[in-house]
Amino acid sequence: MEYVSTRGSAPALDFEGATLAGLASDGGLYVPREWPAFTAAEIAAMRGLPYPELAARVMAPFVAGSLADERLLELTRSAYGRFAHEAVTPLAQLDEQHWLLELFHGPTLAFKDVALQLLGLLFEEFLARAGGNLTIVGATSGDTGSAAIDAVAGREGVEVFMLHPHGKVSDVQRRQMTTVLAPNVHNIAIDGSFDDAQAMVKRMFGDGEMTGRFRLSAVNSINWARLMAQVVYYFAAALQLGAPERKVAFSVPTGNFGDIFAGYVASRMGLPVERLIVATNVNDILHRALSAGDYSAGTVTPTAAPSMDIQVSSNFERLLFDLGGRDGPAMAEQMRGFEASRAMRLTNAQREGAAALFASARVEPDEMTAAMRWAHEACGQTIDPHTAIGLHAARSSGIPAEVPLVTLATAHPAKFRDAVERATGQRPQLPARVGDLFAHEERYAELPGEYEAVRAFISERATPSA
Ligand SMILES: Cc1ncc(COP(=O)(O)O)c(C=O)c1O
Ligand SMILES: N[C@@H](CCOP(=O)(O)O)C(=O)O
Repeated sequence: MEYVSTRGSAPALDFEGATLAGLASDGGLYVPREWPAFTAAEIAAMRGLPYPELAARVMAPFVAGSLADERLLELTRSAYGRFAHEAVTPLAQLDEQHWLLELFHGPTLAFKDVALQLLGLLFEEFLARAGGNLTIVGATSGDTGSAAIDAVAGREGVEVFMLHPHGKVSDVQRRQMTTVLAPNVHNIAIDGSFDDAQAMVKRMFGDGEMTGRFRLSAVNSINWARLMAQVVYYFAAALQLGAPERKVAFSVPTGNFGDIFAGYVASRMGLPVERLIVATNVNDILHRALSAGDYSAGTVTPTAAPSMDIQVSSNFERLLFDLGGRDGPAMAEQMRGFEASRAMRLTNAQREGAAALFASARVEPDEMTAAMRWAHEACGQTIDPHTAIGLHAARSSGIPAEVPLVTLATAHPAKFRDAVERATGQRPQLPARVGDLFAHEERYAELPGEYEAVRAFISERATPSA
């Protein structure tokens, strides 16, 4: 499989190259040159497979040429062996139509583990072939950080520099990152928002002096391998609910557009998806883009669903590229306009293409709270604020009752104990597997939200690539 940049001028790479590169050198994002597709019979044959086997089956076309099928299966078995539920991503039924897809049974209690446990192993595999060191630079609004740190802490040849917005993640999220004292882990709290952190990360990939000295890579969903692993649980859920004979709809609490883009990929691969609902909080750029064609970034408003406090959704570029006829130079031009003015209009082709599969909703704080309360009181399920945003959007979507509607439960409620307690009156307990976060020392640097400061911090500490 070959990967091309959404902006058309970076060299095409194989899976190994795209994974190690993270971001394309022209500032674009790597996508497969074409979407592999399964027939209905091939999808039906996946029913009942254990998760690691399903994962290897779904991902095989994406890694072709870089990993043999047997090796991929060894890696998925190892990655998902650390999950606390045998099904890895089990479904829980709420009522006749609504289901939760529980994505928080990994080591750090959010959906990020599903991809990052695998990505850590892929880095190790490919680095053993390529030699040298890898410098991972990432941005987190709370969950990617801890999942990435868990996946690479202590690994030989890999260092991680993780930027989070100071004071804008939950205390559990912060401690999950900052209590990891492995020497290859560097946490940086910056003055600013997740968007500021993400912009700095992207800028570093275009900084010739940094890329000349260090082999930079990404753990955010700008790295294709992240999304590839997330495609699998759409198959897992739909197969349990009757696919390929029956269509399934998904509601996805959305920020950087990675998780829902994985659903789009699943549908391009032949999974019968009725609709993908993009559920945002008040940071609603994606809802405005999909409902009115207006992709314009405002300032980020902090909310009780902090992991979705994002205004610039990196993976939206992948969708626009695909829907706009895969025209790299045109995409580069559209993104240049956005980067200059922080605003752009979707083209008609992009709007119409998106409307065929996507719906969207902006969910207000009181609606989020009501959804947490409903799940708790009517269904006996404690859900986190992000999941509640997805659930509210699902329940108000108007999707016909005969279509199963799956809300992605993206985080464990204990990561956001205060918000959950306010809504339900009950304080969720952290599962024993995360240990006593509050008994451990924290280590992190505080830096101003300035590229030069972050760049200097990293270049003083990172190990050059050769
Ligand atoms: C708990 C949680 N829910 C939802 C999201 C949004 O996912 P995405 O950024 O892939 O749209 C995130 C962050 O990515 C998250 O951490
Ligand atoms: N919500 C994320 C931020 C976006 O991350 P991505 O790695 O999925 O691009 C977080 O919790 O860090």
